[in-house]
Amino acid sequence: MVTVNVNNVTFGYNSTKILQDVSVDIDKSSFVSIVGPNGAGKSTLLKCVNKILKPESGDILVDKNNIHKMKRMEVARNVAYVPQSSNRVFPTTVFETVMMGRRPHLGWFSNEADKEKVWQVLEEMGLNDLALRNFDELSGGQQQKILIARALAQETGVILLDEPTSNLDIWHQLDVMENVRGLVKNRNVTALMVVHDLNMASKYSDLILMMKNGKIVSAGDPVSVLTCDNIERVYGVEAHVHTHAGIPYVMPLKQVGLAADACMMQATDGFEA
Ligand SMILES: Nc1ncnc2c1ncn2[C@@H]1O[C@H](COP(=O)(O)OP(=O)(O)OP(=O)(O)O)[C@@H](O)[C@H]1O
Repeated sequence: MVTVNVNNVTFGYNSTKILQDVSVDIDKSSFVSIVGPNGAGKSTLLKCVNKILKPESGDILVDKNNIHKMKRMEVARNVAYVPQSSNRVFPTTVFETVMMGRRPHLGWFSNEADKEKVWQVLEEMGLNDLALRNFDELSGGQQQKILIARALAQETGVILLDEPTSNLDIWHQLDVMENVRGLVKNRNVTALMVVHDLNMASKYSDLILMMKNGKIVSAGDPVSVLTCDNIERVYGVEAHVHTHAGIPYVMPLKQVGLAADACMMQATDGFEA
């Protein structure tokens, strides 16, 4: 069942078009990675799906409802958003920051069930020990996990994550990816994640959208999208792609056009040409 429809969306900040006639249908309970070079329009697409930005033309439907006809709080009950980085300082504790995720469901005040939900999410994310610390005193990686926890506390059917692992060490990157996969598989959440690490996208995604210059240039499962041709065409990078147990692994070799001796030959050991 399709849960998010992006229909012919075009968006520009001024006369420059950032998204050009983008269309995609996303199935419920799927893990979708959006990949592509810097400036391709990945974050802009997420912001349109969350109604932070309004497309010039085209529609975005969540569970068949046009989000641009929904009130802000209604959008927030259906779609949670983890921004690329928090420029905002939250002059409050971690617990209160995560409680902000409950706001679309609250009356005037939080009740015991909301508090329990926040503790449950903090526990799941391994953040209980930080609950009473001030958000703005924490490391970039800790703050990133707290913003993810805030989105989980929102209990939406769709969650948008903009490079949620960019500040995290490898252990925490895997932890976040496993958490998101758990939401998708166990709670039927649909996750759209902007991610630069093609191998993380490969390992976890049901669907990969590869973007360039404001368009989706390839969409499909990891095997069909993460091909040498696509990587060269979209990133300008020559790569080996080695498939193991049905999962493609990408080994970037060199920028196309560099001298052959710049190629990192040793990096190719064990990878098929
Ligand atoms: N507020 C803004 N005003 C004007 N142009 C913007 C604004 N935000 C983004 N852009 C431009 O829109 C284009 C797409 O930006 P976007 O952030 O969507 O790219 P991205 O694919 O997410 O890139 P990255 O991987 O670097 O995060 C870029 O050329 C960027 O400079």
